Amino acid sequence: MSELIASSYGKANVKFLKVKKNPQNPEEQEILEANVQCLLKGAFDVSYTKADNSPIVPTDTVKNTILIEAKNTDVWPIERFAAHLAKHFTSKYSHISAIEINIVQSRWIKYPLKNGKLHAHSFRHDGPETRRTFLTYEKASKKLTIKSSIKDLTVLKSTGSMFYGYNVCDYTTLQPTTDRILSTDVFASWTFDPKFVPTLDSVFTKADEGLFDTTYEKARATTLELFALEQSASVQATMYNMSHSILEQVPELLTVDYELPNKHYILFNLEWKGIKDNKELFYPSPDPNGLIRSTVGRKSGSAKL
Ligand SMILES: O=c1[nH]c(=O)c2[nH]c(=O)[nH]c2[nH]1
Repeated sequence: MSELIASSYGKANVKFLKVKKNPQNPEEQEILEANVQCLLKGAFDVSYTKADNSPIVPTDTVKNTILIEAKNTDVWPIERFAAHLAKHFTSKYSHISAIEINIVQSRWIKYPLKNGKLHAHSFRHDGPETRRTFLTYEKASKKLTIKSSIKDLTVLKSTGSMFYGYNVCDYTTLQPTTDRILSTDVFASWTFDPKFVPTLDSVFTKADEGLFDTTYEKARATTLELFALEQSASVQATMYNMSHSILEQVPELLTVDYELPNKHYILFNLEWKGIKDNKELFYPSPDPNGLIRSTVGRKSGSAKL
């Protein structure tokens, strides 16, 4: 005998672009391009174990719902839209007990023309960087988690990074350095403290107050600022300092996560040409890469507010 241990289902890669016109000046517009994934949990076991489709809300209906709700409601910021979808699915269908929503927002930014002003409705795709949110909600316990992120913000500094003093053993070939290239594709995430965002309705209030947008802006700005300004001792030390600074600036956060590949740039050996002092021509090494992760939270008793 077998038993179903866990299941979830829904639609992935539901994509839309929504246009928002300024009612006072319809030429002035904003856009939001999103890729939504919405997975349902609940009393669906018989559809797996008894081939009984009766409880299944078809994934096609899930897709239609995402699109119609995107048309009819405010999708800015993505955390608001995720909470709206969670509320919709868990209240409309009594047998849906929990939901997981992932939204990936493309980075379209307005750009300045020769006159120095941003054009009202022309955008530049600043990819592959994306803004993301991952929301989970359980109807019975009302447990809500919101983790938002920046992914694939690629940065490089050509100096101002060191790596020395590490463990040395008979397998060590790496040479210590006080001047190296540091490059990574930033994947930074921040989890909101349920104390500050306890319910789906509180997500709407916090969205109106700007919490999700300002947190995103602070996380992004802090990442870029510290990456540039810090004399980096290691990827580990730099990501910890970034996390600490974001937690200090945003009391509503429980934890900050970073996942950073260390994208190695290696000096070419040009000795075959008699060049012994090459310090400027590097080989962008595609693999392997370092991969460094951390989760930073507050020491118990140190939460602000
Ligand atoms: O910042 C770094 N952290 C490491 O753990 C590591 N390991 C390595 O080979 N180079 C680096 N750089």
